[in-house]
Amino acid sequence: MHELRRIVGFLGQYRRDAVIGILLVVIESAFEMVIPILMADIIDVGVATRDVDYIVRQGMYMGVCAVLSLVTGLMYARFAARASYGLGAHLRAAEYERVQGYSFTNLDHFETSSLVTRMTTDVTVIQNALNAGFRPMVRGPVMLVIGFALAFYLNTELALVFVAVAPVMAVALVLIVRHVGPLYGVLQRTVDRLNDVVQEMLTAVRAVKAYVRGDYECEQFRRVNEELAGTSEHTFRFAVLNMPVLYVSMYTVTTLIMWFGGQMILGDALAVGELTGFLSYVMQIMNSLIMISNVFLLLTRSLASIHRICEVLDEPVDLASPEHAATEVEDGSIEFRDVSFKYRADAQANVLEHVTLSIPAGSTVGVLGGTGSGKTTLVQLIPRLYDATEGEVMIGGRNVREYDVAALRDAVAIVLQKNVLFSGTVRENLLWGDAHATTGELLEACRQARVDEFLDRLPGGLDYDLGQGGVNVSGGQKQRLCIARALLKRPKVLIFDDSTSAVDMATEADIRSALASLTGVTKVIIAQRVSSVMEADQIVVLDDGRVHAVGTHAELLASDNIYQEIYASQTKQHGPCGDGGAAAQAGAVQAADALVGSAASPHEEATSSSHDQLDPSKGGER
Ligand SMILES: Nc1ncnc2c1ncn2[C@@H]1O[C@H](COP(=O)(O)OP(=O)(O)OP(=O)(O)O)[C@@H](O)[C@H]1O
Repeated sequence: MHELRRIVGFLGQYRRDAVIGILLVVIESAFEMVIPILMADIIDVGVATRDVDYIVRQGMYMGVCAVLSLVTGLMYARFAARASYGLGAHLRAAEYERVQGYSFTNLDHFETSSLVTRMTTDVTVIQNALNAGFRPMVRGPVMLVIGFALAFYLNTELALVFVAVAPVMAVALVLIVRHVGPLYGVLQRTVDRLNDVVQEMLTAVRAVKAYVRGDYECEQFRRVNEELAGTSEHTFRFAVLNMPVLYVSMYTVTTLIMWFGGQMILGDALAVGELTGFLSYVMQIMNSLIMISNVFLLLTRSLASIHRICEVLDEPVDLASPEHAATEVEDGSIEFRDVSFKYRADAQANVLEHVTLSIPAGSTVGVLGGTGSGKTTLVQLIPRLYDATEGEVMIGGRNVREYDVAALRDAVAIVLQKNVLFSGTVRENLLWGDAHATTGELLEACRQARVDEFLDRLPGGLDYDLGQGGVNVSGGQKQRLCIARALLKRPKVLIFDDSTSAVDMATEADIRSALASLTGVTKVIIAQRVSSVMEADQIVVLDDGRVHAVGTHAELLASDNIYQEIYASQTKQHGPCGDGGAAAQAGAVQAADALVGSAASPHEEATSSSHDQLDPSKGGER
């Protein structure tokens, strides 16, 4: 009930339409309910006394009531539509806005497809329930109350028949609603799963085709589609049971009233017109009960959807700007003070364990480590995509929690591992970095990110349409566009999460040298290739969520076994580089010297044939 009230609160300016709609239905029902009284009068007075004038006059009143009932009914439809579709629009907007404010942790709680269903199908269920159910929702109770009152007014004894049958109907209805209610929740969750399969197939349609997995995907879809059909059938099979129950009750009541009424007419205790009028009320009361039971079922389904929408709206956003937040990030210095992190409070182990790091403003830091060692997690704490579970992350000498979130993220540009471009032109995508950037500034960022290499070949250049999600450019080109977009933010901290993995080594070297010229910007570079970070001021080696070592390329090559292993594997210098592998270590140091020497000229380094074999698996633009 609390959730229902909450949703009604979203009517906003459409509350007026809803109130007018309710009033119109009340008026419509009242006019309609007067008709049987006039009819009884015509039979018992007009026909009995053969008073034609009386019959015509009462007939005209009946006509006026019917017309007024029709007009108010038509007017009602307009207001009800406005209120229900207005409510739908408000609910969708509220959910959308709420999701915009979600942190990454919040987003981890919901499947994307489930959020889509909650913003579309669930809202539509509520919207339709209001539009279709508005009239019976008001009309049902109004007609029931007026019908009962007038039936008692016409004949109290006959009206008692209702009192006897009503509890049977009420119990049957409650049983049906109680059984069907939870089934609607199951139904919506099955819709979630169907959307999930469809969404996954559509977003990964190229992979599906490449792996010839069409049949498998069809089978997946068939399974969930049949599940949805089965759940719907099961749910609605019970939902429609209310109709036979109500019709059986209705005919039982009618038969009983005809029986008792007939007896009363024979005993001169009731007039024929009274019985006719009474039977009209019986029909109206029964119709109103059918309406109410349908409303109950609609409401039961809506309650399941309302609950799902409230879950989205009530998801506590765990990451917000504090009061009196700092809006200026002093400089790009970064510090991790004994930081531990886990994605879920109930997770057993931390993903990051007691990380302590100090990164001076304007320096370049490389982050290396095996798959799943926590590299991405570490950098996501800097722009507060997640909050540290323990310890403090500092930027510009302040805890990141003290900043206004938008100001912090403006100062920290992150090029995520999964590069995302949006539908639109190259220019529109780049303007995400700086909405006011001039064409000159856009072209300069393109030059730094080496987008200029292929921009001229794109028809229309900056105005080339990238297609949905940037389908019209290659993986490496996409990465470069994302880098250009990040550079346009002119950030104090620039984070690359494996952002040049699909770029060829020569281009990557060009990008690195362009980045080197960005003075005052702290650069944090996660990379798979040692060559991507070997010129960094310091390199952090992560192992299983812990800082295993920190140092320059030469220092680590001389002293850190993991770094030596990574390095050796990428230069094909395999050997026992473990803890005491002195010979291998010496070999590695020799190789390091060669690399450090060539690192003075990154372009040369990257284009020389010896370095082309650094990482054969990742050397080409994909
Ligand atoms: N959103 C998430 N929810 C729960 N666990 C996660 C989430 N993201 C990552 N993890 C887990 O955290 C650990 C560290 O992941 P992370 O992505 O930081 O590693 P990584 O070093 O960047 O790996 P890679 O080099 O493969 O990108 C992994 O065990 C991963 O399964």
